[in-house]
Amino acid sequence: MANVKCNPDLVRERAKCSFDVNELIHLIDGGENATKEKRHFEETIFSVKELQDAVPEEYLSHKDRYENAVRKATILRDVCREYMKKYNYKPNRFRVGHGVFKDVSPFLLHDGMFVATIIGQGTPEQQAEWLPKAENMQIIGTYAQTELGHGSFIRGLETRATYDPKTEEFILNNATLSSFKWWPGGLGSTVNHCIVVAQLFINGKSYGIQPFIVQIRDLNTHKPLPGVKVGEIGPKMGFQTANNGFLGFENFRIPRMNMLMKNAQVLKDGTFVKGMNEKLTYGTMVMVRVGIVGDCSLNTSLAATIAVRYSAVRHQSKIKAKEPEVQILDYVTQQHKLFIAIASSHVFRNVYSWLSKSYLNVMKDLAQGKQDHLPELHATACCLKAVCSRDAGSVVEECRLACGGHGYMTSSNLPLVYGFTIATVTYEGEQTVLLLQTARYLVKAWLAALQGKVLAPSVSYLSDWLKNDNVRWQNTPEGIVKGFQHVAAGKVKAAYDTIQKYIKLGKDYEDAWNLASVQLMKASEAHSRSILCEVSWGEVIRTSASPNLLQVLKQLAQLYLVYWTLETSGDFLVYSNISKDDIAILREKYEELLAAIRPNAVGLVDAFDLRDEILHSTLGSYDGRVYERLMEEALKSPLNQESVNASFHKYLKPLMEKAKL
Ligand SMILES: CCCCCCCCCCCCCCCCCCCCCCCC(=O)SCCNC(=O)CCNC(=O)[C@H](O)C(C)(C)COP(=O)(O)OP(=O)(O)OC[C@H]1O[C@@H](n2cnc3c(N)ncnc32)[C@H](O)[C@@H]1OP(=O)(O)O
Ligand SMILES: Cc1cc2nc3c(=O)[nH]c(=O)nc-3n(C[C@H](O)[C@H](O)[C@H](O)COP(=O)(O)OP(=O)(O)OC[C@H]3O[C@@H](n4cnc5c(N)ncnc54)[C@H](O)[C@@H]3O)c2cc1C
Repeated sequence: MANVKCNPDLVRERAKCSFDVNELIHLIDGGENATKEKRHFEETIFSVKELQDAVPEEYLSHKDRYENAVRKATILRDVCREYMKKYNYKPNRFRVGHGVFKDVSPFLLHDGMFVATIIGQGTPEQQAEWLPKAENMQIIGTYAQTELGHGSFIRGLETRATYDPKTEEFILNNATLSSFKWWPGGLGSTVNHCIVVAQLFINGKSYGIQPFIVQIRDLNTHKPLPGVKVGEIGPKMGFQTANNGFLGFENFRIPRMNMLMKNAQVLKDGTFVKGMNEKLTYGTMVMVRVGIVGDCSLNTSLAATIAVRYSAVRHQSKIKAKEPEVQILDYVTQQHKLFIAIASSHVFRNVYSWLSKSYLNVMKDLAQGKQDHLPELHATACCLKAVCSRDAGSVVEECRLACGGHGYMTSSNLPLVYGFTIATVTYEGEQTVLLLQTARYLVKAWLAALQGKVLAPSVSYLSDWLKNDNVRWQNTPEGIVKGFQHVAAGKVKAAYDTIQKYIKLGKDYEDAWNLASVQLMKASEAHSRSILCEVSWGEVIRTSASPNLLQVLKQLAQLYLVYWTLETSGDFLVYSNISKDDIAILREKYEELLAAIRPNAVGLVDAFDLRDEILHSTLGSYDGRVYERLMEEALKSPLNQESVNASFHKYLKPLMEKAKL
């Protein structure tokens, strides 16, 4: 990229960067070699001509866009397969996926959840049967859980799998409209298999929801099998190429061994054997929630790169009347909008790496029959997924707004990035629902703290707070992290006390919970924020980097801490010993941090190392040729391929002529 002829503003910005951009790229990638491998892989993918679109996708019809996405998905699969064989390299498909599809791949659910569920929920025999076929794409699948009537409350799913011991089969049925599967990616027209999550019935008795692997289309003709009703759900706010679909069964039989039986089992005679913990059936969701925190980092870095580069190139208005128009990046309000995006991407990445390690440790424990840490992992993954996805959505939208009118152009790519980022707030567990899951855990932890029990590490601050809730406020990063824990502990206590108050007033526990649920949700959010602050600050101070880079990383981490303290200063005033003077000091600190980060802003987004092909943006390309690209892209509009459009003769001219009469 270094040899590209760049906009002079960007050249100047890059020259004043105080740290080595390559050092940060290597740090993000996990080493110099990892960067080399990543770049070689991306170079290979983006030099494949067939993966490049001649006409921008937005001009294609819904159907053509889907077919184009499938075409590219198959080419990408072949290229990746060859590449992996040749170089023994496991690529990050999500990064290049944004480049190839702009949006998401119709195989997203095959890779993200179908294969993962076979691994996570299948016995070794079942894995041997289906995994090689799924990994080779001999079969293509999705994860079909959500129904028209139920998504969040999965115990309420209506799809039935009734065991027939005579034939040793399950009979799948969707007797009601609300029981139809609705949403699964790839289901519309792409997949031939799915994991169907259904209510198991044996001899008229319900045994809860279980996962089944089901072939729904003929492998040769792709026709739905008899007893299967399947289709696509139509256009959405984003995820246009994900091919989300619907599905229903009528007396559709599958062999007994198609129930994934790593946890619970159904024996030939219909005996149900319970698993170690019925919640392990929800395992794929926990894994994907962890992954979504990483995805939030990537999505935020896409938007930040586009908006920061654009803001360095764009000049508008003046700070001083007699001086030239300034780069909009020099407005401190613009820095306020954008630098939190850069900082958030780093925070999400660090927290993702921490959460992934916890996830892998719990999986190791489970393999040995130990499940003590599962509730903590579930609670942590739920609240972090909820808060990171919501933050990422807000930050991406703020970046889009920070690009003014041009941020509204599809060619900026910001509307699309917003479309797939905001979906993460809902899928894989709607935000409020997940926050309330964490709140259940927090209330239990609070009770345990009151009883003097030892708490799990992520909530041990509740016991500390009980011992001393009067800690003196300190305007240091460590002091702020403590402050976030105080806010979280104060909110958990307040929510708990509110439940108790309603119970004393004669409400039963469930009603008291519902009445207190706004507070519970906020307590859960505060808990999540305290984890984000503690973990990200901890990761940064442990980072080994050159002094220049370390200084910048600390500035970003501090910016995140101070930004959120100021954003939630009301909570700090209520639940900590912060004073108005401390808040004034933090405001000053915030302005200092914005000024310190300003010269490095372009270097920082360059260090996300997102190629132009991945950014897909007229505003965010490395060379900063913003206006040229906006015009070049506009000229691709089909309306610009003719000097006079047929509608003139058909409608406009008659209208004008009628007006003359
Ligand atoms: C700069 C660049 C940086 C780069 C960084 C790196 C980038 C890396 C990128 C990585 C990207 C990876 C991305 C991966 C994305 C993959 C793509 C996938 C695309 C996905 C598309 C969407 C798919 C879907 O949406 S599938 C459907 C998902 N559906 C849901 O999530 C439903 C939500 N509902 C539920 O989960 C449940 O119903 C729930 C939990 C709300 C309630 O369940 P239930 O009613 O049964 O339980 P409760 O009665 O409330 O609780 C009982 C008890 O059980 C506990 N519990 C519940 N769930 C679990 C669980 N999963 N595990 C453990 N325990 C659980 C609960 O806490 C209760 O415990 P108590 O002790 O009784 O309190
Ligand atoms: C882009 C996209 C892709 C998807 N892909 C898939 C897929 O591949 N496979 C699949 O199975 N599903 C998929 N889904 C479905 C997704 O998982 C669900 O939409 C999601 O879990 C939310 O459930 P819901 O739609 O039932 O929302 P609802 O639960 O109906 O939410 C509506 C409102 O009710 C509130 N609410 C619900 N329950 C409670 C409660 N207990 N307490 C308080 N408030 C509550 C929520 O907070 C929300 O405000 C996808 C969804 C989207 C948007």
